[in-house]
Amino acid sequence: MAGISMGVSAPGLLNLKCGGAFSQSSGFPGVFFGRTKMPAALRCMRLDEDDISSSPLLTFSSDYLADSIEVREWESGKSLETIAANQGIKIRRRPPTGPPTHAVGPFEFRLENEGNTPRNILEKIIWDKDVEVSQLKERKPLTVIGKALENAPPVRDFIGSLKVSHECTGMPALIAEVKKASPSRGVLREDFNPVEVAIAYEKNGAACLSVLTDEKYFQGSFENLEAIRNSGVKCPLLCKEFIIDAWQIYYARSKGADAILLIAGVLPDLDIKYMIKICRKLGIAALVEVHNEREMDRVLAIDGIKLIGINNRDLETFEVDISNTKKLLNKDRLQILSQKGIIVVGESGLFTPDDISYVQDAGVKAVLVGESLIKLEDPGKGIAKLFGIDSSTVPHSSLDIAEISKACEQSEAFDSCFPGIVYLVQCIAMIRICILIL
Ligand SMILES: O=P(O)(O)OC[C@@H](O)[C@@H](O)c1c[nH]c2ccccc12
Repeated sequence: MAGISMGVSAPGLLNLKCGGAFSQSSGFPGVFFGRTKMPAALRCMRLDEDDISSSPLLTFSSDYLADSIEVREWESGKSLETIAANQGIKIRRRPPTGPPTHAVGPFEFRLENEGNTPRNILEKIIWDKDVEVSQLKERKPLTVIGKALENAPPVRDFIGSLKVSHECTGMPALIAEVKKASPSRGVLREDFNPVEVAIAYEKNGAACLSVLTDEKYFQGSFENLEAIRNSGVKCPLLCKEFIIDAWQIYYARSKGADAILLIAGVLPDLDIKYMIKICRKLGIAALVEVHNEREMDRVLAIDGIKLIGINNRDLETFEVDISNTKKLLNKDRLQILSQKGIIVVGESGLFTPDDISYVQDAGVKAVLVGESLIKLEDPGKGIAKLFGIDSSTVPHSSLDIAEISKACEQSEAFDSCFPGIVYLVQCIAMIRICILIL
């Protein structure tokens, strides 16, 4: 089958493999804020099966691309910003009029205007991330990452771990966040040792961990992710990063991530679809984060999503309101979620057992918690308190979770055999009655 190999996209700029070389050429998935438009590029890149089968890179059949509404809109000349705006996305991926500083000879001028001033903190983070990723990519191109991918530790089942924990405890599974600081709250933990925190979380019942990797705003790092993965911690790891480029997904996996975050308020549908496919190819999970009803409905319409996070924090204003989870989980959406087998994660602003019960009643099967745990002197012990349970009943480490999971499987097997056993007993009884009558 002929296919198109999508190597890695620059933020908003896809690299298509052409004649064996990567060319950073078009504005395509991941792409909505690129300044160039090269629709024709899309259809000319075809690869032989041999070429694509050994590659860790994602390949699509050309039909997949051609069928997409966004691609057709794009080919018909609609501006990429317009497509994103039509999906309700307010974040501009790059300053439309370029960066505010302009070098003229040895002088640097700062010309601020509406087109180069971020409208909110999320937009600022995304613009900075755009610069950061393009520099990182130059230093570590995908050819280098490809080798690191081969040596990456095996993927752990992020969603499986959430399911097992939820099924066995009856409470929302915990994704505990290793988070030193945030732009809204400042430094949350002065004496921050990411590995110690991760071990404490795991020991005290976390099903999975989330590790912030953004340095500038959250004081996180990929070194932290790697160190936690190499420390003997067994919980699957979410790489908490602002992903705007497929390259970041490969990079996260090479550092040991078992799941990544995709923010629907930043990424148009086509990006999400494309990135989900990459995750599937790498065997990792994608937590797709939404904050409002529009984003939720967009994401529900995309196939292949298995994990949706409802963020109670508005990343544009930092306002936190846990009733957002309930608002987004109305009857109709809950029905779609259950039909599609999607797990919902309640994110941010969860501090008390009442908060946990509230989001659980709304329909979440997992929660993502940072601040309320990391601020405590003993973040591990904080877990039992947060869930309002006796710490001795908390399953310890994912080893215990694995044991519980086995027990669950056995009891499930019994449950499914039970109707058969009842039927058999009834049949025997009927036969005995018949014999007696005769
Ligand atoms: O610290 P809190 O309020 O418990 O929140 C954790 C987590 O939900 C939050 O860190 C988060 C949710 N989505 C994000 C996206 C980027 C950065 C951070 C986040």
